[in-house]
Amino acid sequence: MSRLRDIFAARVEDLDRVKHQHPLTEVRRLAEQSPPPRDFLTALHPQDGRVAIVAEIKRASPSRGILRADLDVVDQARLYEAGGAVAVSVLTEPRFFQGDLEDLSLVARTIPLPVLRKDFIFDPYQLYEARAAGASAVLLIASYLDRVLLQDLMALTQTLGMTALVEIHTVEDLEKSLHAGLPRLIGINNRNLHDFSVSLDTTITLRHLIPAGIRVIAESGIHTREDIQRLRSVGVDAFLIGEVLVLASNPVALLRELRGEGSNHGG
Ligand SMILES: O=C(O)c1ccccc1NCC(=O)[C@H](O)[C@H](O)COP(=O)(O)O
Repeated sequence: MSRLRDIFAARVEDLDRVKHQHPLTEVRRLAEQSPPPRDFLTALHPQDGRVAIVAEIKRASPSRGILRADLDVVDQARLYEAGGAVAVSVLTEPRFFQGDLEDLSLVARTIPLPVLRKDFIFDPYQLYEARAAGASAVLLIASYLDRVLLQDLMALTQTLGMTALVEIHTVEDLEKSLHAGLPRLIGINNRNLHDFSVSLDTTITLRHLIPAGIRVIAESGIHTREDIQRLRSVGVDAFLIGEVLVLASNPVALLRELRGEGSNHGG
């Protein structure tokens, strides 16, 4: 079984338990009572021309193990905002990333930026949960979902006023995504979720195959200003960055450096 399947299998077990504790009707009511989501897509095009970085909060990852077990998500979110991130991504998967939906809820209540629920989503219930917790966007991983399920989840995400970040890693994922509806936002994950190898060439190869009008985020393995410049040169709109920010002693300074602020690299 691939590692991605292991993670989804664990998520199926977790969700069965949660559904017993909080039936769908309850979660749906909470979602419907929540304030309207912040506009994730608009945030990716900052009016001041800033480089758009979606800064990620994760305590651990399957590829790296524990990153920072003691991470204070509220402090980290404030640092990301101070460093000029346009949005924050919060891992809410508990077993492999040590995340929690409550982390997302805390972040959404603390800072004004839109928040992405980064998780392994396969059930409409998780979209209601995300909306109730204050998410503005959710991750949908094309390689795991069949076309019909992807289409249904994209449609419900939109109905709930959130943005679907449809994640691809291969040409087949892209074709599936385009046949599932018209995604407004595609994430190209540079990490192969089956063997965890990372290459920015994945974005370079796939970017030009994505039709005009769809915004594109490059995800994973982005460490330096040079990485960002390389990816910008092929037309990437925004950058999802986790590990280096979580491990940085000064995430504010690192974000500014990655964005080219104060340098003569331009925005
Ligand atoms: O990060 C992992 O090890 C991982 C393994 C399996 C599925 C997903 C995984 N990560 C989720 C992500 O996509 C990244 O956290 C995100 O793109 C940020 O990447 P990075 O900057 O390399 O932390």
